[in-house]
Amino acid sequence: MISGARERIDALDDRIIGLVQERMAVSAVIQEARISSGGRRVNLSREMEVLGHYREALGKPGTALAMTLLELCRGRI
Ligand SMILES: C=C(O[C@@H]1C=C(C(=O)O)C=C[C@H]1O)C(=O)O
Repeated sequence: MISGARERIDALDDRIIGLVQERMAVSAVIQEARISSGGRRVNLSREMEVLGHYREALGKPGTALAMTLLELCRGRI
């Protein structure tokens, strides 16, 4: 029972990691387009929306998760 459920968790983690990598690639496209047109990599008002989305869905730890995702997607600021 436990080992079967752990296999499911491992499979879910693989999917989550794949989604994070996909998010990083899409985020990079937006950042590169903005930088090419003379803008900045980071857009703080958009980041506030992303943080709020995760906080509403997952509570306070959702904010921490979103901060980590943002760091993965645009580097440290
Ligand atoms: C992808 C963007 O660029 C940056 C990366 C973000 C993200 O990964 O969600 C959000 C805001 C920006 O700091 C965007 O502006 O949408």
